[in-house]
Amino acid sequence: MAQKKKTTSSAPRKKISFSLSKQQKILLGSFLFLLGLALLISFVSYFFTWQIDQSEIGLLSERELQTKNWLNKFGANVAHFFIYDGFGISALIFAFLVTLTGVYYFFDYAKKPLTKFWFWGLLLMLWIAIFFGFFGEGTTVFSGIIGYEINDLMQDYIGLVGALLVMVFVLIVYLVVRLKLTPEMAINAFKSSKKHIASEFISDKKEENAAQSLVSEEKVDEDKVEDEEKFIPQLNVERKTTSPVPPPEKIILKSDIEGDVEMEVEQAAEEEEIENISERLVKDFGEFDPKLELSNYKFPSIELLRDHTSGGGITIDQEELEENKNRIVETLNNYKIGIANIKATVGPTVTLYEIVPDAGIRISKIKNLEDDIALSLSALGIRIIAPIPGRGTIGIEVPNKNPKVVSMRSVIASAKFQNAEMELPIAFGKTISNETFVVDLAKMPHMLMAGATGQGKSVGLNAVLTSLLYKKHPAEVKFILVDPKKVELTLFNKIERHYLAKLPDTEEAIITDTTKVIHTLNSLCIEMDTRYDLLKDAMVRNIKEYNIKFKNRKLNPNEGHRYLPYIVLVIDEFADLIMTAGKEVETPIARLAQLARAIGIHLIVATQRPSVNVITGIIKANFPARIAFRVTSKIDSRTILDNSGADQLIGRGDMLYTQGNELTRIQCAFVDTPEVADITEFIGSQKAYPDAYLLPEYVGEEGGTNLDINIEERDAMFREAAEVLVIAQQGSASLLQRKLKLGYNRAGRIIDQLEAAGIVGPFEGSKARQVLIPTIEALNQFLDNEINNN
Ligand SMILES: Nc1ncnc2c1ncn2[C@@H]1O[C@H](COP(=O)(O)OP(=O)(O)OP(=O)(O)O)[C@@H](O)[C@H]1O
Repeated sequence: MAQKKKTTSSAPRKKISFSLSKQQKILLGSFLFLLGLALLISFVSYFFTWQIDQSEIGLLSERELQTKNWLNKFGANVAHFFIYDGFGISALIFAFLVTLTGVYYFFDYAKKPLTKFWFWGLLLMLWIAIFFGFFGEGTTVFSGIIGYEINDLMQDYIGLVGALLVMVFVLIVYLVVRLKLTPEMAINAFKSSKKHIASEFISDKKEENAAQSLVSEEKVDEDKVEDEEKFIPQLNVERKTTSPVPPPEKIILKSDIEGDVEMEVEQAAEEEEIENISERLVKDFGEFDPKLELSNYKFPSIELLRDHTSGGGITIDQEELEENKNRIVETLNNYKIGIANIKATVGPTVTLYEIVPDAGIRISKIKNLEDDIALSLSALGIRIIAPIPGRGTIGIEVPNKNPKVVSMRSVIASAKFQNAEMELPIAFGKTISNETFVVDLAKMPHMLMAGATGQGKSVGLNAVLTSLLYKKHPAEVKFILVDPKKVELTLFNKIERHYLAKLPDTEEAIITDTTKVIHTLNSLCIEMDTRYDLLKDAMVRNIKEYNIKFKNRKLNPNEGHRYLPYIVLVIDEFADLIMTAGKEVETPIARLAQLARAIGIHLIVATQRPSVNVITGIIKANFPARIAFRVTSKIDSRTILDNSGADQLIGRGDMLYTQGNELTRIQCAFVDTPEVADITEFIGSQKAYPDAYLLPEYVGEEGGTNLDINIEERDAMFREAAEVLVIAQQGSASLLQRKLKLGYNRAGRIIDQLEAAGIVGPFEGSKARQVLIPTIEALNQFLDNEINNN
């Protein structure tokens, strides 16, 4: 395909451009060079000889006639034509341009700059001619007849002052457009020239002194070194130093080594440092503060959360501990397993008994006795960890008779969470050793959550969202909530304009129907691509670096840069979606999961049914962090954790977490619906953004294009847009948005029109559309044909 494009693109160019062979170019180059040189010589000599030769002008046919011009009759006549009859002294520019063109052809340099040279050269030539016409008081040899006449004409129409003003204006155009001069540069140049003169004066003095001392020293040593001098070469060393002495300064040093070696040290002028724009902006306005718009935003207070641990913290029931210990020892003894040591750690829901078996006991033997031990302890949810990684002991987790609820309040208030320096800290609950378990969602970077119904998934999701609400400002994180069950996440509607993201033109931010989920996922893919483009432009690797750069005002918002909040997509019932939409949901989710980590889009996907047709290989591979609440079978446990264990949990927020190999048992923090209602109410009652965070618009296939879009109804930027896409060979609306500074809707509309015109191909999911026209030439032809046919 690419090759095909190449051939078609080069074909039409061949037709129009005439190309010279290398030899022809050398010949043409040398001819022009010599011609230019001849012109220069004749022009220069004309100024010395024109008065003498004046009477011989035009008498070319008379062979004997001699003129004084260095190129004789030819020179005198050509110079007369260009200088006297033409442009006066500025005809030298013409000769110079011819010479330069010769050089370009001779060495076969790229010809593009030549056009510029000629354009500006001729303009300058004309200007100088008029200038001399104005000031030269009729001396036609300086202004030429053209300069004289134009000046005369101007004065007749706009008067002396008018002519002067026109000349000044043209001069300004030349200086600003051609020489890119700005008023600041002129002022700086003036200042530095003043400095230069002052330092020149000082250095002259220094040099004088140095020279004087050198002379006197030399005189003393003169006799001594006279003979040796002949054999020692004079040393002239130029050294660039970076000492902050402004203009070049020469110091002549006398060397100590034998002989008289002179060294001249040249100190380079310190380059003037211009303050970086971003530094200046930061100095003037401070760092960009994304929270500024809601600067009075108040985080919810801890008082909104309740303490569910009615009986206070964890109580240790000595009797229960002793009883369990005896039973474990007994059971193991029945199987002839001796125990050297046993230790208990009491957690909120389970107690961990760590056993060190007698020497020579095989670990697998204990592992196989899991069910027997469970039976003898007459308890559900025994989990044997053999061995506990990194400890060299065997762990038996036994549920407590009176499990304690871990309140969200206690984990949010914990120092570990409060002091967490994480991008997206989540306090899940407490581990078996009663430590608050805090992880960074940004590092996970996506999370899969499974558990049979009623085991605590929804509470777990609320815990995640609550953690983020307690730590992150509305400017820093946005949620996309997908809730096919329609009841679980409705409370978060209240914080729509603070924390939620949604598709443009949709009423509700919380997504409950499948089509909208598909649109949102594809829209997120577009957002992801746009963010990657922004990161690429900013030359950073991830969202954190990008936002730091943006805060330091190193990225220009006029070029599409903006502060990027993290986006957390929460899907409450994934099985439901996969069943109804299948690949349409799976593909964008897999794409996001694969790519979105660096640009701050994180997915949390929860499901009741962790079967392989729901959690497919591709999804699983991209969700390294997994959470399992209690599931009904070992197979489900393996599907979600790649390990058994989740089937032996006791429910009510008892969960296993893994982000690699190790499983951590956690009691999920409990946050009740009224608490969530209070928090969202508190946030929702504060000043909000005008709207939810708007995701890029996604035009689904069915919402597709009207292929009969009228040519007259096309957008004014249609042609430009077509050119942008054809050059980039990429049919993306976000490209148009960036290059032509369009809004998303308009860019989308233009894309539709381009599709209708047959310039770009149909929509291809989250991939950019194909561009069907390979080159600009082909595009022009295509559009011209279209106009002719109408
Ligand atoms: N961390 C927890 N601590 C204490 N109790 C909990 C915890 N999590 C859940 N529960 C109890 O379990 C009940 C069900 O929890 P939840 O609604 O989260 O289940 P679920 O897995 O989302 O169920 P479903 O899939 O049917 O929505 C809660 O009402 C609560 O009483």
